[in-house]
Amino acid sequence: MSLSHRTKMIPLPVLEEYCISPDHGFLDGRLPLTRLTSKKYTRWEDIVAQLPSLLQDGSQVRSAIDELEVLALDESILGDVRELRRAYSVLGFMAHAYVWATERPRDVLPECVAGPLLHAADILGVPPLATYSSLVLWNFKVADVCEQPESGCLDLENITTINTFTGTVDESWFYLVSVRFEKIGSSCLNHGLQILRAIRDGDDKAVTDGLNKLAAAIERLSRALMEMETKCEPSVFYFKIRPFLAGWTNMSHLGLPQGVKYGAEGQYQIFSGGSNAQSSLIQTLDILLGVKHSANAAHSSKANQKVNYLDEMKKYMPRQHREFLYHLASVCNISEYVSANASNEPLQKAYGHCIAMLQRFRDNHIQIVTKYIILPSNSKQENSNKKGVLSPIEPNTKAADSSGPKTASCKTIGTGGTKLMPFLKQCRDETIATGEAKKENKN
Ligand code: HEM
Ligand SMILES: N[C@@H](CC(=O)c1ccccc1NC=O)C(=O)O
Repeated sequence: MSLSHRTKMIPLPVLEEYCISPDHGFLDGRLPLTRLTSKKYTRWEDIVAQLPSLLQDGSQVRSAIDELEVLALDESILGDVRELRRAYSVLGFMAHAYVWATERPRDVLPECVAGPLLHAADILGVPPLATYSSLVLWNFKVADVCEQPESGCLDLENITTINTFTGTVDESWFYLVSVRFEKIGSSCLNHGLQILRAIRDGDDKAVTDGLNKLAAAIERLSRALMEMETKCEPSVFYFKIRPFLAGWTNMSHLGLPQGVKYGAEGQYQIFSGGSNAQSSLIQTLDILLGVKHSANAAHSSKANQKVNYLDEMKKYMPRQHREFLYHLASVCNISEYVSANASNEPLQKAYGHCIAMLQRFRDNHIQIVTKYIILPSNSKQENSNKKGVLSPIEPNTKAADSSGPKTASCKTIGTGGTKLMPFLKQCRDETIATGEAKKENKN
């Protein structure tokens, strides 16, 4: 049975069946809970609310957490997915604050955090640490009640974060740009499914129209990304915020050779830190447009092994979002359709526009990464060596192959564990290659 015939046999995914909202995309249709309902967990909420002051002297946050009673997740949490997400987010903040509170990271998480965090993560289908889900998807609230509960709420001006490590506007903005990105991205999901329906209906014009709308939406995503620069200062991001975002993969040089142990009697485990690579939205666009990413040596935590980092990051997404991506991949035949209709100029142009916009997004992103990581990592920031200011965590920068005076960009590691520049350029180049292949197919 041909692929296109097989893909037509499988019904198209229904967003709501995967906890995805037609209006808010992967952000879910209801706003996240801003605090756990049961009073039993008040101490958890108090500590996370006070992180900016507790982290002024890192040892304070560790003693506050060490004094916590070991509490299991009770029915008030287990019975409600928003309570569960809130617990996972609060515990993720505490875990990273505890590990990265001082220049000497701790490699054992106390049971009071490790136990409930492992439990919540297991149910949600995500790893037990702070992820894109816990820091972005489930960590925002509406700044003031808005009239249009559906559309006006999530304008960037009208939302703010629930928690941060540093209490800075820069950190809030850093997460909120991605919240806005997910909101804008909801239209990409609707356009993508509409295109697939049009292919099944044999409606060429509707396919072309859908691709043109998708290209316009991707262009808006690029613009949303560049809003990072309006309220997030690169040096604040790099020296004050980023050290808390790192995971525990590839951290031998910082004293975490085995990762982090979950509870005194627990196991050491290794996990990547947060990254938008854990956003299901961009991976949805790659699937819709047939952009393939090869396994890459740029994912540094598996030395000498080629790992497909973006596939790895699917394991860091909420279970239903991951399952949506697999279902979408099993039915998506846009790329085959475009190849099979090489003489349809408007179709070829619309598809080429989508690829160009996705490439522009990845180019803009590389600019952002240069400004927010590469340049600050080269600068000599006096106060970064001062006591109390965490030196920027460049996982494994020191341990990277030191052959020759390479610029930082060849050695610098992302919080997700990749050799960031080679990896990001590879993602961009694979996007370009997808568009080139279609042009060759035409000639
Ligand atoms: C200061 C802001 C940002 C920095 C420094 C940054 C840095 C990075 C780094 C280093 C990676 C490689 C994976 C890792 O090791 O972590 C990455 C991946 C990625 N980032 Fe960002 N990022 C930022 C903001 C964003 C935003 C706002 C978006 C989307 C709106 C985004 C989208 C992505 C995507 C989609 C990937 C996966 C690679 C790809 O598909 O091309 N990033 N980012
Ligand atoms: N990968 C980025 C960090 C990053 O982009 C990120 C980390 C945790 C949660 C969200 C993130 N991205 C944007 O919101 C870095 O290496 O600095």
